[in-house]
This record gives sequence, structure tokens and C-alpha cells, in this order.
Amino acid sequence: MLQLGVIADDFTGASDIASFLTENGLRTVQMNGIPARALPDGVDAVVISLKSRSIAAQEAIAQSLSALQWLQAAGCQQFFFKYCSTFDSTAAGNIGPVTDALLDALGEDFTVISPALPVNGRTIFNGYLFVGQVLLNESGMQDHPITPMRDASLPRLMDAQARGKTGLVAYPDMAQGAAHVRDCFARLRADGYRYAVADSVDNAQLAVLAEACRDLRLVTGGSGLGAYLAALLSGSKKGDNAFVPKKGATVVLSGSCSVMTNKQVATYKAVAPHRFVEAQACIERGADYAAELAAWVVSHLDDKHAPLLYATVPPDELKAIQQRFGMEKSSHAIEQVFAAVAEKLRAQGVVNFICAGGETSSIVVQRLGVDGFHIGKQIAPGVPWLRVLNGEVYLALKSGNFGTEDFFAYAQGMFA
Ligand SMILES: Nc1ncnc2c1ncn2[C@@H]1O[C@H](COP(=O)(O)OP(=O)(O)O)[C@@H](O)[C@H]1O
Ligand SMILES: O=C(O)[C@@H](O)C(=O)COP(=O)(O)O
Repeated sequence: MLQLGVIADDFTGASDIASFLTENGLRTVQMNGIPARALPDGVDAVVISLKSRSIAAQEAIAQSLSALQWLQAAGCQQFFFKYCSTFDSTAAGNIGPVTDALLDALGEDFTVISPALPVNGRTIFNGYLFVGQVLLNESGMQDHPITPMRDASLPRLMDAQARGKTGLVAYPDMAQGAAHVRDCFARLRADGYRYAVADSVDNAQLAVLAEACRDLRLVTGGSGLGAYLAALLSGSKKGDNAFVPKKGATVVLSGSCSVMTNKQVATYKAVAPHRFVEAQACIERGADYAAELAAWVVSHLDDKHAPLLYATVPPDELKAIQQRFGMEKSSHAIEQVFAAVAEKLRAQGVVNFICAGGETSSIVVQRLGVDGFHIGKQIAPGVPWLRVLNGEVYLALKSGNFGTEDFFAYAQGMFA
């Protein structure tokens, strides 16, 4: 029986939560878009990957509701709206509108907001989201190309984009355990609050929160809460899915401009063949440029380290590019080129794809036309190896800020 249905607003986020569900004993598949095929046998949880984080709210709502309907038809009882552990969503963002639409469709009037992921340094205290030791808006996320995060207050971020009021279950209440947190939910609900941000400074509060959320039909947040819900649902089993890719033609595609991806690209450039993906060429020469980049990759497939294509730039360069060409135009053109390159490379026998960036990974997977993934061994917390449902193609979809500096080489070091 399907125990948990997850609707993820991007594909890296989907693989992140799928990995934590798998690790915590739920047999999980990641489906790319609304599934058009039967699920593999013996699945406990499904993660539906959407690319809905940065599209128009009405479209994000429509896609999320279709995913919900599919999950309901598949017999799912509890639903999880997965968004980023850095709450990537500005005042014009989709987390509030999609949460409202899912609550309405389920006939519910209350849910939790829990992006915390302590293993990767995302914690919540007094409703403020921290990344490592600094507030979200000082973490580098204030310079994100599409969803610059300039505030760290989750209640304020949520209130700016959702219909209802956001309350807080603060640390002293979280520390009193699940029964008390359920009482806090009841009080907030009676006072007209529709969402509760739950402080989580470490995993102990996520365990409490998962227990307190047991009967909520909709929960929302990051993979930290996902892990603890999975542990409850599986009876604390441990997952045994630990495959890694075989050695084979591999490419690294990096379209993230996060602080960590900038470091990872710099580290990898020191050892691997690399080529910069120019925004101007993407805009002006789209398909031609993609063919040129793909040919360059093919010419380096036999090198010791897989060739790297990267659009990754630090904040000052990004600003200059966006001022010159516009944010939407440049990011869209770059995404399209990555997608076209990936498609060409797959046709030319590339079997292992390492992608950095949520939007980038989402468009690449969509263009590869892959319907879903089995979840393999973790390369870093929240970044598993994925194997396509029917075949021997492997992908790693790295969230912008996840992984250590040697991520790209480390991932290849895992090949069997
Ligand atoms: N050099 C660049 N100039 C402009 N936009 C860029 C550049 N490099 C990447 N981008 C865009 O920035 C966005 C990065 O988002 P994403 O792939 O989700 O990364 P992250 O996981 O760090 O959020 C993509 O839309 C990408 O096309
Ligand atoms: O929760 C997270 O941080 C990730 O799962 C996620 O959603 C990452 O998104 P990107 O940073 O845009 O890859």
C-alpha cells in the first residue's frame, strides 16, 4: 500500500527527499511528472517531481493538484509538499499558493511549514531559517539567480504569499514532545492560524514534529521532516537500496550559481576538462551552440575525469549578465542549452549524468524523457545516485548548496 505521496517542486528536491525516505525504510520511487505508467511492485512511497518552483502560480497549482489527484487515485493517504530547505520562494513565490490549493483540495485547514534539514545546516529558531551559522538572507541565497531570499523569517515569507495566517511553535514548545506540539497545533488552529512553522534546531525536534504530524493529511517542508516521517511509517527500518553506476561515458553539467557549486566547479576545474557556457551564445545561437558544446564533451569522454560544462558564476558576474540580458531570458536560454546538450549526449552514448542545480536538473531530466528513477547510494546527504526505471542510465541531481567541495570527482569515484 502506498503510505506517502510526495509532490516536489523541483527534481533535485525530489531526489533529496526520495533518498531520505529510502534510507529510512520506505521503498521509494521518484517519478518525473505525473506518472503515465504503472509503478514498480512493492512501492511504499512515491515522489512526483515537478518543475514548479519558479513558474506562474496558477500553473504550479494546476500541476500540483494533478499530482495530488494521481496520488489519491493510487490510494495514498498522507501527502507531503516538498520544497527547498532554503525556502526558495519570494513574495511572488509558489509555496503559499500551492499549499493553499492542496489544503483546499483535501478539505483540510491546517498544515506545518518545516524546511529544516539539520544534517545540511538548515535549522529554524524563533521562526527564522538559518543556513549554517547565518540567517538565510546572509547565506548567499540573497543572490540566487531566480529566487533571491532577502528575508529569513518563515512566518513573514509565508504570510506574504499565502492566504491564511502563519503561527509558530517555538523551541520551548517543541522540546516538550509530540503530545504538547499537537496541543499547540490545536490552539493555533482555534486562533485562526492555517500554517505552523515549527522550530527545529536539531533532529530531535524533527522526530517530535513527525510524531505530531502523524494525523495531518498534508505536511509541507524539506527532506528532514521526510526522513522522520518515513522512520515512523516504516517502523524505523533501514533501506537497502545502495546501487552505484557502472563506469561509462559521463558528463558533468552545472547550471547552479550557489556558493557551494561555485566552490565545487572551481575544485573540479583544476583536474578535469571544462568549458564555460556563455549566456550570450545560449540566447543568440541556442541549438547550434548546444551542438558545439555536445561535440566538445564527446571529444573529452575518454579523459580521466568527465568533462564539465558550467554556467556557474559568482554573484557579481551573474548580476552583470542579468543586467545585460534580463534574468528570465538568460536563465531560460541557459537551461534550454543544458537540456539540448544532455539530449544529444544521451543519443551519443553518455550513460552517467551529474547535474548541479535544481532548475537545471529538472529541465535536463524532462528533456531526457526519463519517466522515473530507482534510488541508489547517497553521494552526499540529499544527493543519491538515481537509475532510470528501465535501463542502465544513471543520474546525480545535486541541489545547489549540497555536497562537499570535491563532489564531482567524489561522485565518479563511486563508480563500480
Ligand atoms: N551564468 C549565468 N547567467 C545567468 N543565469 C544563470 C547563469 N548560470 C546559471 N543561471 C541560471 O540560474 C538558475 C540556477 O538555478 P538552479 O539550477 O535551480 O540552481 P540552484 O540549485 O543553485 O538553485 C538556472 O535557471 C540557470 O539557468
Ligand atoms: O531541500 C533542499 O535544499 C533541496 O532538496 C532542494 O530543494 C534544492 O533545490 P536547489 O537548490 O534549487 O537545487
